[in-house]
Amino acid sequence: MTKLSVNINKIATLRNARGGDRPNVVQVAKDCERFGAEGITVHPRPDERHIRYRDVYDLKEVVTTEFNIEGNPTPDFLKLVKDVRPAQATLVPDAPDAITSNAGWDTLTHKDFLTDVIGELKELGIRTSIFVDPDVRMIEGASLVGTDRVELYTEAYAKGYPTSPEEAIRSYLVAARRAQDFGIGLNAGHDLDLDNLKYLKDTLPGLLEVSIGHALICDALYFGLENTIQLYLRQLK
Ligand SMILES: CC(=O)[C@@H](O)[C@H](O)COP(=O)(O)O
Ligand SMILES: NCC(=O)COP(=O)(O)O
Repeated sequence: MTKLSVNINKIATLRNARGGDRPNVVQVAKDCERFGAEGITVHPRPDERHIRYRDVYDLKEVVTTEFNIEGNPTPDFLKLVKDVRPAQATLVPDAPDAITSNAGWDTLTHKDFLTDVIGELKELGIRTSIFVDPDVRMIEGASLVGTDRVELYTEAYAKGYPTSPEEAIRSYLVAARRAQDFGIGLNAGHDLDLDNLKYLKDTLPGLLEVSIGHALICDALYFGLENTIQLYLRQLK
């Protein structure tokens, strides 16, 4: 079964556009869960331009499904994660000025750093995942740092899917099989949507979880949040 974790960053972006507290991020997280989401994902960035650190503490009090915190493991981020102790921390090597995440880890170059951070988080009972491109060398590197899971960065898949799904998924399939060889759990995310999700889910072996934000929140403008979550869940059946 592939779990749907809803990324609510864009809800915070909308709130922050006006100041104030509309929409209320905590209420939206609770509603996502009520509507069927199997996890809530947030990706706080150092400038707090969408999810703020305060939100993460508040969310911890209400999230009853799997809470997944993504981000670059800076000292501030690590303090937050260690305080909140989510079910899962997804480490992403995003630059502070990046509009959104735009690359996976070089797990070979950053082997020692990742090993240390992952060890610290796992000691606290936090499951770890690291964001990687669909590159077998990076999966092999991931097997050396002790991570529980990898999250395959699916932007390239999403871009290539409309032209040739088979071509677009090729490297992901190889990476997924390699992760399975090592016993590393498989997550995926970035630019997944109602068109490209089912093929990914049906093709990748052992896909445990997808985290989806941007497209899902955009779809919710047309279909409503409850219907939209149901539509995404249907793609994962
Ligand atoms: C890690 C990742 O794939 C990102 O997609 C991210 O979590 C989305 O964040 P934004 O909503 O800030 O673009
Ligand atoms: N980890 C990916 C994520 O949380 C959401 O990415 P996107 O759907 O906003 O591109």
